[in-house]
Amino acid sequence: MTTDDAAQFYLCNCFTTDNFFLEDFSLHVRFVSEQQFRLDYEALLRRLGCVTDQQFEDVLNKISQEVDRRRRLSATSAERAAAIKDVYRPLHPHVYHLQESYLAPKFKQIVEYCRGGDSSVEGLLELLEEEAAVRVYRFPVFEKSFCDELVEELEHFEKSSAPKGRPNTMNHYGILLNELGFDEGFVTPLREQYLRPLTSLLYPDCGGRCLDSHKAFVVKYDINEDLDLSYHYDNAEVTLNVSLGKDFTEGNLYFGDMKQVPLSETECSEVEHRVCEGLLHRGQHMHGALPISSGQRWNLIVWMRASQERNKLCPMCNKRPTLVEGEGFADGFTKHPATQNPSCALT
Ligand SMILES: O=C(O)CCC(=O)C(=O)O
Ligand SMILES: [Fe+2]
Repeated sequence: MTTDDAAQFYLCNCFTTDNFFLEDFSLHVRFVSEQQFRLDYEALLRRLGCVTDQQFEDVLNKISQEVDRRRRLSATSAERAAAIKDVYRPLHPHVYHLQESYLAPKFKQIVEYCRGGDSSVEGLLELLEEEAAVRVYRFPVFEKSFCDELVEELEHFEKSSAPKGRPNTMNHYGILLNELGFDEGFVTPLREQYLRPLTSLLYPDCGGRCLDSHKAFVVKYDINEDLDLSYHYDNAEVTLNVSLGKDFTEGNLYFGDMKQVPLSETECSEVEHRVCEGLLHRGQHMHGALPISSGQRWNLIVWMRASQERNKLCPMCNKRPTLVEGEGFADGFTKHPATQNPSCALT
């Protein structure tokens, strides 16, 4: 048992008003009322090609559907998880339980170093490759045989009749790993025992010492489906993104600046992502994925959250969060006062 199991997690109320992604216009919008929406976006949308009344009506309908989906999400997600447990028979049941043998030797060495009493960020940086972009670190995470089995398992799930929840409005073909039962035996131990020692040294300023929940999912790009992912920031303090395969060309990631920096002042850098390797980055560091030009690309994404950080400021609306009950880890907010866990305090 860990202390994390005892906490109750919440969503911020902005989940039903903010960050609606209009894919036709590559635009994130806020919607509180039609009047506010017209005032804030009508002119901009017109410039982006949304010119007829019908087009505007379509945008409003899409947002309204998304609001409904989000309002019902906790309930539908719990229903899906129960249905999956009932009807789905895993192909590789062992991949749901993290084992040391799945991990790349180099990763184990890095983690071992971080766990040691006299570890330092300087010592860790000597073990890691040069930064792929500012504070973006790349290192092997899994063995190839594990990546192959995990993708086989997820393909088996995709082909099954079990209901599927998609990770967010930007990805159409991903899989939510909590609904499939990966949290307890796989993602939570990966975060607590392996990733937190690393993030404690690399991102103490972004909650890296007190990551206490996560949202984990897999994204899939295919030449006939989604090809790329628009520029965005994550609903996370720190993100791990592991390339699982399969075979694909292009599809590199690109990183810009932190979300507070205007796009006009940002220079993006492209980062190659190799199969079995992970990229660790700050959740608020803007990034996207370039289109693949052939094949299929699968990535494991772990959005890690530090309640102590986000309780002060919701990263999605930049305000103090208004808490709403949710399922499981919800969006990682808690009711604990920020001083509850002294080990997370910056010294
Ligand atoms: O496709 C990728 O590698 C990036 C995915 C991502 O950034 C996300 O889902 O938040
Ligand atoms: Fe992302």
